[in-house]
Amino acid sequence: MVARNAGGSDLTSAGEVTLGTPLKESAYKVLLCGSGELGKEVAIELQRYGVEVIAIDRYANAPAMQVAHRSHVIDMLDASALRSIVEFEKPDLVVPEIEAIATAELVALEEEEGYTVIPSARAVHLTMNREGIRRLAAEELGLSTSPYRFVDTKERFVEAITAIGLPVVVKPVMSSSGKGQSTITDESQIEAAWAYAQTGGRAGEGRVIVEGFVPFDYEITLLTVRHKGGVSFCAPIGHRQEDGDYRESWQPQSMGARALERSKEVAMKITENLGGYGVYGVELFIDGDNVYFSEVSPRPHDTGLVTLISQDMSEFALHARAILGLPIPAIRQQGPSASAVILPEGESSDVTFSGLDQALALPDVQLRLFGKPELSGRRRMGVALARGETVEDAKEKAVAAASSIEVRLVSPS
Ligand SMILES: Nc1ncnc2c1ncn2[C@@H]1O[C@H](COP(=O)(O)OP(=O)(O)OP(=O)(O)O)[C@@H](O)[C@H]1O
Ligand SMILES: NCC(=O)N[C@@H]1O[C@H](COP(=O)([O-])[O-])[C@@H](O)[C@H]1O
Ligand SMILES: [Mg+2]
Repeated sequence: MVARNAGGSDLTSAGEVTLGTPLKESAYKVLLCGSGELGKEVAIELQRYGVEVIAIDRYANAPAMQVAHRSHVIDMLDASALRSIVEFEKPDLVVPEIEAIATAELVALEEEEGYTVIPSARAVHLTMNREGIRRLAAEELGLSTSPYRFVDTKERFVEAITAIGLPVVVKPVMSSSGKGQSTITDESQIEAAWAYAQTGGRAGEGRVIVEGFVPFDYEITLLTVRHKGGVSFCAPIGHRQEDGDYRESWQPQSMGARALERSKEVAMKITENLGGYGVYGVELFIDGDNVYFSEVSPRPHDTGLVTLISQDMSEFALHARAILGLPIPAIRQQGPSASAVILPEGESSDVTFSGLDQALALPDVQLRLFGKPELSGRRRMGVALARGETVEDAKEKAVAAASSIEVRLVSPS
């Protein structure tokens, strides 16, 4: 019998790690719940340690499935389907990579059956729903946030907007990458914002958060790694969002000493409460020296794709090390770097990418094409990465590389 070294929530445990051989009796198995571009990089990093990776998602041939040992297509919001897969695969670790999962079932699997969910079932359950994490951060931990209200009906929605005052940001409680999100600056937009929040989320109609608009100077993601040896922070990542979805990110974001110190305090407070091992992406709005908590991902963050070029260990490599219980003695930032998304729009079940020669002609530029099998509407299909003399220079290179990629729709879906 092989000694297991599941991530667990005890940051001080000092057990030796033993890993097995994939597809053998000794295999150390990870079940990845969600198989997008972030999961693909996590899967690759786990494979480097000979971990057996099983990927699941709502559709076939998702990016991480293409590099996993095997995969299953299931509705991850269906509790019994999720339980069946976990019980069938019996993974050492269950690693969620998207919000839209039956997380209450993960809590039951962890509490009753002893499975280890990364970073912890409670963290995943609280963060999959904006209400859980917002109430914890603002009402229990006393962190500064935007003013907010949760509503279920159109009537309460209008009341909330009146109470908070325009402008407001509206989001379904379960959504990500800006899906179902809009900003209302004028009363005439109320109707459309409600309709979009009801149809645009990742889990259908339902509850909505109305947030007061925070007029921040800039926003950051503070990647916070909880691992066997303690807590490590990556250099702050700045980013630009459009329609609630990130377009460019860069590292390091220059910050005043006080704002950075406060950001670390906020990140420490929230991640300490959520516990477990792994990378957290703490999203913060910075206004002078004031730091507002926005939300936190209990997993690598999309804006952290920049770390594929900016650090010796990317956020995905750090996640793999942390969840396997391996040491992270130092994280080396390698200089001004940026990422820019490749975000085409259209309807097709087969797309091609050209312009790669031009994109990669400059030194210190890299590309990732995710291999998503379908384009429907606007979808992130790849990312350009660059290092430069300055952050501005890196950003320009990344944006230029991303815009030289031409996406052609081979066949309509
Ligand atoms: N209250 C707010 N005030 C000002 N800007 C906001 C507010 N809420 C959201 N935003 C803007 O919208 C962006 C996306 O919001 P948020 O992170 O909540 O959405 P999301 O769907 O969870 O996105 P992701 O999954 O990419 O993190 C923020 O990064 C910020 O730029
Ligand atoms: N902001 C969260 C985020 O970036 N999540 C990433 O996007 C994928 C879904 O993409 P899709 O909507 O194109 O299927 C998720 O699986 C995850 O990798
Ligand atoms: Mg966000």
